[in-house]
Amino acid sequence: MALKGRIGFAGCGNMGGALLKGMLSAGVAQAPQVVVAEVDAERAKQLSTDLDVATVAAPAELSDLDLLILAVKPGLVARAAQEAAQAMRPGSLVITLAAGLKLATVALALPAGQALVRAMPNTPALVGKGVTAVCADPVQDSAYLDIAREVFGAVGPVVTVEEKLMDAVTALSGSGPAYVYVMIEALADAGVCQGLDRATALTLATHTVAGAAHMVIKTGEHPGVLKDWVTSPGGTTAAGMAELERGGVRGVIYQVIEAATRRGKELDKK
Ligand SMILES: NC(=O)c1ccc[n+]([C@@H]2O[C@H](COP(=O)([O-])OP(=O)(O)OC[C@H]3O[C@@H](n4cnc5c(N)ncnc54)[C@H](O)[C@@H]3O)[C@@H](O)[C@H]2O)c1
Ligand code: PRO
Repeated sequence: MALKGRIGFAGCGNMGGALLKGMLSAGVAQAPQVVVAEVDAERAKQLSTDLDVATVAAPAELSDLDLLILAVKPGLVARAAQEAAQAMRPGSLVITLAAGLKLATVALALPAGQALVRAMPNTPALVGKGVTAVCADPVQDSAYLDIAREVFGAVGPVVTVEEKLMDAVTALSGSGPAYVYVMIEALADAGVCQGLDRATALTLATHTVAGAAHMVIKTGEHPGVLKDWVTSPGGTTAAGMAELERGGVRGVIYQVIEAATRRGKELDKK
């Protein structure tokens, strides 16, 4: 479904850019509806050339918005929200993508009563393979959460969570692509170590990760069951699995998600 009205972005870097490109590719938004406030002139020029969207230098220059997506770094959100507040039409919606920042914190920078949704997408939105969690104050009209689901639904599945779980979401799926890229890189490096050429190793590593994820999605089987399908008794996978367990990979992943969740909570206090 296509969104109606004018859509503004305050900041459009890695995440804002991935989301905007994903939205345009999916047809949920059309370029003439979009105006981007981007302080980096080079980046703004690129967006306008590549995507044909209007750009301005600062959120204060935005006007007549039905939807504003706050996509600056968390420390800059309050200022950008204050600047852009004058641009919001009656009945409009603001969506914040900032890691850590609570709805109540962002609301302080907006006029009383401004509809607000907090979302945590991830960068695979760029290729229509994102996943997003959204939350809103339960007393707010649920129609606004529906609009947010429509925005992010254009670039992948959307889940709705209670706000207290948003830092865990950020740690898992917001930051998660970075952990997976490290894993792909490590698999490829390890293949090179065993004599494969780099290009072949990277192709094998990338498609193994993508294929395994597709198997979980398409078969609906638990990953543990799919792991057992690969693991022959006394075979190569069992030998590799023994090293994974000796290296404590599962425990490390728990620690990674715990640290990232903790960091999200710290960001709201800065
Ligand atoms: N990168 C991710 O994977 C990811 C995922 C989910 C959520 N987020 C959240 O998205 C937000 C943006 O993160 P990012 O990684 O895209 O950062 P980024 O630095 O890549 O992009 C931010 C952009 O905002 C611009 N900017 C800064 N101040 C501005 C201002 N006053 N007016 C207009 N533009 C301004 C910058 O030039 C930059 O292009 C953060 O709050 C982050 O927590 C990021
Ligand atoms: N990137 C942002 C960060 O690292 C938020 C999730 C992914 O803080």
